[in-house]
Order: sequence, then structure tokens, then C-alpha cells
Amino acid sequence: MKLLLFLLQSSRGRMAIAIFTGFVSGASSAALIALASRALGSGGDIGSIASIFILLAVVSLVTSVVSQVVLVQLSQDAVFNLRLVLSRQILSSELSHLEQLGNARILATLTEDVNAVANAVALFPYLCIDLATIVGSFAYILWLSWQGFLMVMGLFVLAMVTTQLLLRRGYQFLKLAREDQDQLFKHFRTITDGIKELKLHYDRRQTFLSDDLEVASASYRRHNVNALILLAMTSSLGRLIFFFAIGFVLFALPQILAVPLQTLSGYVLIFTYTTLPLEKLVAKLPVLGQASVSLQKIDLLGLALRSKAEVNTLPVAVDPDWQRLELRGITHHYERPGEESSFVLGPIDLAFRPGELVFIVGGNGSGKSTLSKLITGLYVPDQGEIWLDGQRITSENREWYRQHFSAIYADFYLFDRLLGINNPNLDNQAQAYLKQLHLDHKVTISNGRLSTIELSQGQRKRLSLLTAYLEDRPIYLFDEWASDQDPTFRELFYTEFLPKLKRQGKTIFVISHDDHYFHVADRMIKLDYGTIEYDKSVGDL
Ligand SMILES: Nc1ncnc2c1ncn2[C@@H]1O[C@H](COP(=O)(O)OP(=O)(O)OP(=O)(O)O)[C@@H](O)[C@H]1O
Repeated sequence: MKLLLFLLQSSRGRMAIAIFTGFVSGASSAALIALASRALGSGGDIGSIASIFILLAVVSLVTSVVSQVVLVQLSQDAVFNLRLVLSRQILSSELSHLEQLGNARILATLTEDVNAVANAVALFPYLCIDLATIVGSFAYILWLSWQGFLMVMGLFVLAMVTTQLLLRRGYQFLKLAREDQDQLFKHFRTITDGIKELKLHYDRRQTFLSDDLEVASASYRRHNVNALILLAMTSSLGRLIFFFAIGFVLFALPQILAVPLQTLSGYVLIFTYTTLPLEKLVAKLPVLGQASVSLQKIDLLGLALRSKAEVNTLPVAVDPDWQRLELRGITHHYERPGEESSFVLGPIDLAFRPGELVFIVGGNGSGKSTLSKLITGLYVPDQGEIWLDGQRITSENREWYRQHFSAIYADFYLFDRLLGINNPNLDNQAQAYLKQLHLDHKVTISNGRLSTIELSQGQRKRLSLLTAYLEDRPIYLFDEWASDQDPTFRELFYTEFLPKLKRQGKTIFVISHDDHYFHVADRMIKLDYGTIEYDKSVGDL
């Protein structure tokens, strides 16, 4: 049902065409059987029966093709849209919320859930034809005798009710298996991200395999096996009831009602004909079940994301001549389930003016990176306000506010091409910067694409500066940028690169533990356990 709603949301018009043609096709197939049964029974005018037979066969074939073509396009469009919508929702969700959800959960939904839906949706065209054939057959049974139809429907309802119990239990196991998948994804990330640590330590690797990966995999297997057995039992029970229906019509119905032999043979023929689509329909139950669980999971994630969605507005041009940036009583706390004392930053009151070179210092865990994410607008303050030139930053203008910043965080991501930078002379300019960064012998640029990003960690960090240069934003933020640079380049960064940016009128925030270079700053803000220990100009220190 969820799957149907999902497809309906995609395009009601096309869905209506597909369902209509699908049912015409199914009904004509059933009518073909009815006709065959009549021809066998009456032996009437074979010529006219044969022409109707050919006509029905053509109608059935054409409508089946139309229905399938429309459904194939519709279902693939729906999956295409689902992928894009989910990705957009993730990108427009608050960062702190995404951090709470966790990468494993987001990745599992983007890959496993979307694939499960795609698999089921690919079956949908065939499912519709099968369903239509079954409905058409029921219509023929009704036409043969309404009493017979009522009895068959009674059996059908009985089959639905009894199988429903098994089905529901099966779906519960599928849901549990899907929860295990989130856990498995977490462990898969451990394998890829922690490969070095796992390879270097035999006992750690064995313990990880036996205590984490095997436990989650075994739980996934157990829940899946239970679900699939229950679904298989549902299918067998359904078939049993179906055979019971044939037996009932053949042996019991003639005892209750006076059924002509032709009607009886019509029943048997139509039942036999319906067996195949019914079996196919039942065989698809696990795939449909998995898709339904996945759609629920996507909905849950979608809701979770939407609840923290930011307003998506096209940002107007930034103001390079801003005058005052103010943080008024801002706070941020990390929610950690099950932990009583979570970290709280603030309340923080700070004001900045253009052209300042500000060092943010403090011990590990004092809140420097948290503060920097609040300054750049990546985190939304729990309390307090941020003001830029008399404009309070709200969800309406946060996107615009963020465009003032170019930041390189400690866990930066390097793109292999210069995305979103519109500059007709981009390649030449980038090549000149590569020279300044001493990377021109390693990396070249063509059409905005870097020849390689497979470099040492220090070189990759330097390459990240290239983007910062080219972005040319009014405010820069470097989170422990120099920590993995060699002494020569570290010196270059603090004594040449930063002063040069400052001369260009840029405001620069530098998170640093390099006390050797603190003297280059205009101002030092020291944090201690989430509060400001001091905020002084370097001359006053
Ligand atoms: N995503 C997160 N979820 C929960 N707690 C977090 C998260 N990120 C940071 N914290 C907690 O917030 C506190 C401040 O972290 P933050 O990264 O701001 O410190 P920092 O001063 O930048 O430290 P470092 O010098 O080690 O980089 C720490 O106690 C940390 O445990």
C-alpha cells in the first residue's frame, strides 16, 4: 500500500493510465479463458469465437505493453526523485542534527532503503498485470454464478485473514532486520575507515570480527530467516486455501447448488489459470515487505530531517564591506543520549570587525571547533543571537550569512574539481596559486579539474587552501590548519600567507595550538571548558 502511495505521489495521471490499461489487459486475459471455456463447452460458432479470441488477445497484449511501459517509466522516475529528494533533504538539514543521526544511518537509507524500494518498484508493472488477471478471473467467476462467487470470496477473505497474522509477524522480523542493517553499516565503516588500526593489531581485529561484525550479521541473518520463513509459510497457506477452493467448487458446490457441467469446467479452468499470477504475487511478498519497511525508514529519516530542515533560499550577494559581526549570548550543547553531563558552550558574547586576525586558543575539548561552527553558521545557536551589520541571522538568511565564510576544518573534504567557482580565468589563476603552495610539480588543473588529490596529508591540506584562495570570501577560518605542515610551510603560513590575506582586508579566525606564532595575531580569544577565559589584543598579553 505504501508502495502504491509512493508511486501515486510521483504522478497520479500516469498511474491512472497504467492501472487502467493493466486492468483492461488482465480482464481481457481472463476473458480469453472464459471464451476458451465456452468454446470447449458449447462448441458453437467457432469462426466468431475465434475472431473475438484474436481481438481479445490483441487488446490484452497492447494494453499490457502500454501499462508496463508507463509503469517502468513511472517507477524509475519515482526512484530517481526519491534519491534526489533525500539527498537534498540531507544537504539542507542542520549539521548538528545530521551529526546526531550518524553517518551509518544516513548511508544505510541512501543505499539499502532506496535499493529495496527500487527493487520492489521494478516489480510493480508485473504485479499490476497479475493482480488485474486475478480480478478479471473473479469477475468471470461472478458472471458464471453469483453464489459461487460469494463462496469463493468467502474463502478468499478467510485466506486474507489467516495469512495476515503470519504476514504481520513476518514484517516485524523484516523491521528488526532493517535495524540490524544500520548497525552493520556502522561496522562496515569501521572496516573502511579503521583498516590500518585493524590490520596492525591481530587481537583487535579478531575481537571486532567476533564481537561486533559477527554479532550484528548473525542478528540480521536470524531476523531475515524468521521473516522469510513466515512469508514462505504465508505463501504455502495461501496455496492450500486456493486448492481447497478448487476442491470445494469441484466436490462440495455441486452438492449445495445445481451447477451445470459447463460452469463447473469454467471454474476449474479459471482457477488453474489464476494459479500462476497468484503464485507470482505471493512470491513477491518478501521484496514488497522489504520495500515497505524501507519506505517507513525513509519516511522516518525524512521526517527527522524535515523537522530540522533549513529554509532553502537562493542567497543574495554577500557584502564584502561588512562592518560588525556580533555574537550575543550564544550557547550550544551536544545531546548525548544516556549521558548526564554533556558539553555546553557559552553563553558567548563577542564582536568582530573587518580585517582582524583572531586566534582562538585553548585546551583540547575547550570548545574551539564548536565556537567556530557557530561563527560560520554551521551550527544554529541554542540560545542567543548572531548579528551581521544590524541584521539578525535567522533561518531565513543563514544561507546568505554562510556565504561570507571560507573555512578549512580539521576534518576537511577535498573535492577533485573546483566546484561552483565562476571565473573565466580559473585554470590559470589556480595554476599560479598551486605554484605559491609549492604544489605545481604535483598537481595540474584542466577545466577546473585537479589532476590528482592522492597526496600526502600535508599536501592535501595545502591543496585545500587553493579553494579558499579562489573563493575569495570576506572572512576566513582555519581550524588547526598548520598542524600537519612541515616547519618551512608552517612558517610560511603564519608569517606570509595570513598577513597577506589580512592586507587584502580579510578577517581571519585561526584555531591554533602553535604558541610559537601567537604573536602574529591581532587578538587572542582563549576558551576554557566552553567559556571565554580571556579575549585580549596580543599587545596586552
Ligand atoms: N559531534 C559531537 N557530539 C557530541 N559531543 C561533541 C561533538 N563534537 C564535540 N563534542 C564535545 O564538545 C566538546 C568541545 O569539542 P570541540 O571540538 O569544540 O573542542 P576543541 O576545543 O576544538 O578541541 P580540540 O583542540 O581537541 O580540537 C568536547 O568535550 C567534545 O567531546
